[in-house]
Amino acid sequence: MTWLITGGAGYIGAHVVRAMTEAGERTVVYDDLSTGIAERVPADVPLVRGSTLDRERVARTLAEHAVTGVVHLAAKKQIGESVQRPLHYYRENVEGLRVLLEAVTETEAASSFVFSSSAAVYGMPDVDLVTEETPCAPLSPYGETKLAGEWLVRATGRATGLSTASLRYFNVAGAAAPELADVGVFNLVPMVFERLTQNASPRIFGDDYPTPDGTCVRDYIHVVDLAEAHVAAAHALQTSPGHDLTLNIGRGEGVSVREMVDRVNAVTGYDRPPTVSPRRPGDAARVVAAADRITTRLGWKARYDVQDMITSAWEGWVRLHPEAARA
Ligand SMILES: O=c1ccn([C@@H]2O[C@H](COP(=O)(O)OP(=O)(O)O[C@H]3O[C@H](CO)[C@@H](O)[C@H](O)[C@H]3O)[C@@H](O)[C@H]2O)c(=O)[nH]1
Repeated sequence: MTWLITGGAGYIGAHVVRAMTEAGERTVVYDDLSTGIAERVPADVPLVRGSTLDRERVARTLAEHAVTGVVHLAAKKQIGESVQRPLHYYRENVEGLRVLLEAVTETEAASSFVFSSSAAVYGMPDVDLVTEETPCAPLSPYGETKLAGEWLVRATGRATGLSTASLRYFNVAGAAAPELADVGVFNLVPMVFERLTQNASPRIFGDDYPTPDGTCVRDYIHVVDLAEAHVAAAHALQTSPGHDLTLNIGRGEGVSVREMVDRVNAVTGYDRPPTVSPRRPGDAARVVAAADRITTRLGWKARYDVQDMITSAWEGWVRLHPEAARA
């Protein structure tokens, strides 16, 4: 098989390329490099610079590299920005996917399609553990585009025989190697790194939630585990065609914001107590996966814990900001 990895120069995509390669699969990266970084793509993996909105370029790439499967990660992923620019998000995430699926099905090249979805499809779930059957009620245009993407992928699979999987990522953190670390500062772990290294107190957005310590609870998943889940899904689609899978990718373990901040303080050695800011609009008190479906269906299970995530993310941060390291 040759797998087209769209968004393969991004933080998660580069980890998927690495995991697929380690599993012996051939990969081709397709990325517009708007946020992706070319250096993340290994020298022996072809990198095609292009948008998934460019049907001709997608079709040519599928043919030239004899692509037989697709893992589609290329997307815009900032929730706040999606509220400001919904048309942009719908164009990039929904129309980009539609054009890609059109090219894939018309050329009849690929038989398997893995779609990068998100726990954002659930919105504010009112359950202890979110199963794949928990009703979806996204709160942002970003979450809406992911849910619409799942519908598009499933409907196309049903109509054409394409085997499909939608993977709903929970909170992704960590890195396989410092040079693959997330360079964005949009999520809790890098935001705490930034505050600490600027000699500011980490911020906790709200400590009056109905949770054990009053702060929001999330399900953090190491990006290496997440990447391996893509390999497991890709293999399942390849070996038993006709699949139509929707799977949570989490560890099934809730960790509070306060616990995360304490752990980041311990790993970095900064030890600066957090301050409590007002709640951030749109945050759910608790979003934790029921993570057993993927184990049952694909035999995948997370191997890394929160400590591994923070330690590896910190190594990446120090590589980019050497002055951040404590003596
Ligand atoms: O400086 C900070 C940064 C974040 N938080 C809190 O930390 C938690 C996690 O926040 P964040 O890392 O921004 O993740 P989420 O808002 O849970 O959303 C992430 O996880 C979702 C899946 O669950 C994805 O869809 C989103 O793209 C991804 O940003 C939330 O309660 C935030 O309020 C703080 O208290 N202080």
